[in-house]
Amino acid sequence: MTLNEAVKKIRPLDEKAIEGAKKRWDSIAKPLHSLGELENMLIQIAGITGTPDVRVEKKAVVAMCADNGVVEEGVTQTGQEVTAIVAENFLNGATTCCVMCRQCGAELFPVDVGMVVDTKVRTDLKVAYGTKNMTKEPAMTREQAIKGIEAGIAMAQELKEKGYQVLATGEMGIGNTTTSSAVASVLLGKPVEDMTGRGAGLSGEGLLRKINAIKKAIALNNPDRSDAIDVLAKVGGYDIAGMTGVYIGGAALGMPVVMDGFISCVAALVAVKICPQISDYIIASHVSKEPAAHMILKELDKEAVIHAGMCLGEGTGAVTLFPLIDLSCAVYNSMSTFGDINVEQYEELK
Ligand SMILES: O=C(O)c1ccc[n+]([C@@H]2O[C@H](COP(=O)([O-])O)[C@@H](O)[C@H]2O)c1
Ligand SMILES: Cc1cc2nc[nH]c2cc1C
Repeated sequence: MTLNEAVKKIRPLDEKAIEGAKKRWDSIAKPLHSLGELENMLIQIAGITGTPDVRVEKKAVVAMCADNGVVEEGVTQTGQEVTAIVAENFLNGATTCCVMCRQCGAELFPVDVGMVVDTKVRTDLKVAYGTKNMTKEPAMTREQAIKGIEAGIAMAQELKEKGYQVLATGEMGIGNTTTSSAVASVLLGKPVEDMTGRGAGLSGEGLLRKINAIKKAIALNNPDRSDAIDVLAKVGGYDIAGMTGVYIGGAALGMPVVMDGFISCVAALVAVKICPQISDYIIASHVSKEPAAHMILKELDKEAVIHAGMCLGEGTGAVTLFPLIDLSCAVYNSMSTFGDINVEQYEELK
């Protein structure tokens, strides 16, 4: 499915299913709306899947792995080689996100969408061997950005065919908080200083270098704020492009997609700027410790359930939401109703 085909397929949520899910929650023998955002989450899933019969048994994380040319500017604590090491460890079950997935019965699918080396991770959707250094030239061409997005759409399609009912976006890419801050700064029209943090543990001096590199890249490439693909191509990365595609593909195929941390939220922002309706298909999980994370959630008008100061990436925050989805489904599907316990149903307070 091409990007244009996917965007054309996106439909508004099913209002009848939403009403049915609200009715079901209100019939359950507990104080009205007392499970807060957990209730809203299942109502949203009902609207996405088109049925109040909410079952979320098969869950997958797509981990988009890519390298970022801007790492040459000394904007990261660790070297670029860590991207490939962690990416291969996804296959060995040896990353944080793998452990979390095993614990809660989810599957992790790593994809090499743009690493500088080939590893055992699948390369069939790879667009290039890393982006260019955006402080010297555009990170990628517009065609490459679209190819990256279409890699994510292909993953959503593949996982839908395998029977997965919910997707989460994860990533691995040294330097991707630099590109994410650059994209967010342009799309939100906010100062680079406010949008930039320490990523995977940068020193104070490194943070200054990072801010300067982002400013230089934006000044040189002059991305068009009103064209999210232009911004992604000039100062983004293949990992962000791939995750953008997972959101677009998920929405086109009627699947909920759970956002993870900072990089994953920036990819969601790009997707929503391409097609605002996609927002209805996105579920927020947590607020990353990166300083700009809450601003992006605000722009997306999303309420995160988890406030744990996490900033690991890989999809770990999104996977942390999975057991909460299971708990919500268990109550929603198996709790007794007011009718069952012979108590009159509450009237909604007006
Ligand atoms: O998800 C987050 O909020 C998050 C915040 C900071 C760092 N990370 C992870 O750390 C890596 C990027 O950090 P950096 O400093 O190399 O740009 C990348 O592999 C991400 O998965 C992730
Ligand atoms: C070891 C390591 C693991 C990671 N996982 C996501 N980002 C990461 C960054 C580092 C450095």
